[in-house]
Amino acid sequence: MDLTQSMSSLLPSLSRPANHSRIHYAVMFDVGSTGTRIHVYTFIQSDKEKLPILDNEMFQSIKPGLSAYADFPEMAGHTVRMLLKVAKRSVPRVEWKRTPVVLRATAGLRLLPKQKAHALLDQVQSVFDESPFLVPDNSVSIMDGTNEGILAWITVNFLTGHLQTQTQKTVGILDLGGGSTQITFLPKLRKTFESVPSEDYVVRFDILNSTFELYTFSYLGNGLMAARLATLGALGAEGLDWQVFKSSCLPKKFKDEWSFGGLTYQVSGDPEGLSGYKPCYQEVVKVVKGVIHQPHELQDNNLFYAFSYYYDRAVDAGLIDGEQGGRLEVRDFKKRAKEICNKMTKSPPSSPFLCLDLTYITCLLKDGFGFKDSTELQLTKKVKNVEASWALGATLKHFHDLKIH
Ligand SMILES: Nc1ccn([C@@H]2O[C@H](COP(=O)(O)OP(=O)(O)O)[C@@H](O)[C@H]2O)c(=O)n1
Repeated sequence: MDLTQSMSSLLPSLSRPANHSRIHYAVMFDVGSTGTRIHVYTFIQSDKEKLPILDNEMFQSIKPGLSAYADFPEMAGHTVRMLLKVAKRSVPRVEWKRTPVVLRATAGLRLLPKQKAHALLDQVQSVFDESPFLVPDNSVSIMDGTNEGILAWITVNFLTGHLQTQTQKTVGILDLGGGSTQITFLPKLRKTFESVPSEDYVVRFDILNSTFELYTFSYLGNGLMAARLATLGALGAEGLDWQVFKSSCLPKKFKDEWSFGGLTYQVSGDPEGLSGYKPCYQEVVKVVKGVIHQPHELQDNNLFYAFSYYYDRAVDAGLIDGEQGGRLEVRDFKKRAKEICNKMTKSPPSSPFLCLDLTYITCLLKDGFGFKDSTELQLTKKVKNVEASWALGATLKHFHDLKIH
């Protein structure tokens, strides 16, 4: 198992907050397709009518995700028990019994057969029930994709300060997970709502005294790892023992095993066939075309914060700094994808999948969502030292019962 940890403080830690304000803690687990993460938040609430101030986030993650243990559910309990130690270290003992622990699973568990997913969640529930923390009703569940997009939007707009003003000026979010991908933004034009394929793309929610009507969608199967599988033609395939899945997006001489969601696949380049950006694009476009809806308005109206694998791959490709993040144009992904794919036989990239991943990201942004080459994206891992993820939004929702409808 891989383990990473970080501690961040937004404000100098307040051991004695100002009069009438109260410190409270919350623990949120993110069970993703590629890893399990714990976020321990410290909030200061001075005014019930306002959103709390986030004082601090403690974050730790473990790989692989719980879906890798689909046939060994007790490992799910073990993973969560290990991560709960972080909560015990971060929350003062006297606060344990009023500190809620909540776990939400995303695409990894959505993609598993129901029975296997529930066996994993049952194990987690037992670990929670034995823990000294407050276990609210519905503390362990699979979150639906719509909430995933909305809650990440809440996180980023809370951290950038947009939710605390009443201006309705906000930023959009693009989240590329392993199993699913989300887009969420606040449209300015009615036409954007009128031209959605179904009601599922429009969500209204109330927060304090504001109501937001958002365009949002989560595409299950269009996360980066699921897209690799689909490109290789390995999605739902039988005969994994003997089949080798080939792609022109992989270096010609490359051959290896690759695991995702508890299954292992043999994958390789195509030694006799083509390789490079163009044939690769033709393969990945099939994963996107006719699947992703293009919102009526995207162009230049909204600044989008892009995170998760958008960020990780931009770092791997040398497009942004691993600590700072930065602004990129959509065309920067395309340019780098071409460079890496077209020379991968002579100079293999750091990861054999880098050509496929960058080509998919380019294709998703352009042919999928319909962004222009010149659209700028804010590549972000953390905002003010806090993870850009749906987890903070989900925690705020827990305390404030934000109405999402
Ligand atoms: N707090 C987090 C959560 C996920 N991630 C990144 O998100 C990507 C995968 O997300 P995931 O495993 O949750 O995927 P889904 O199950 O949501 O599709 C990886 O690049 C993770 O490193 C992150 O950077 N920070």
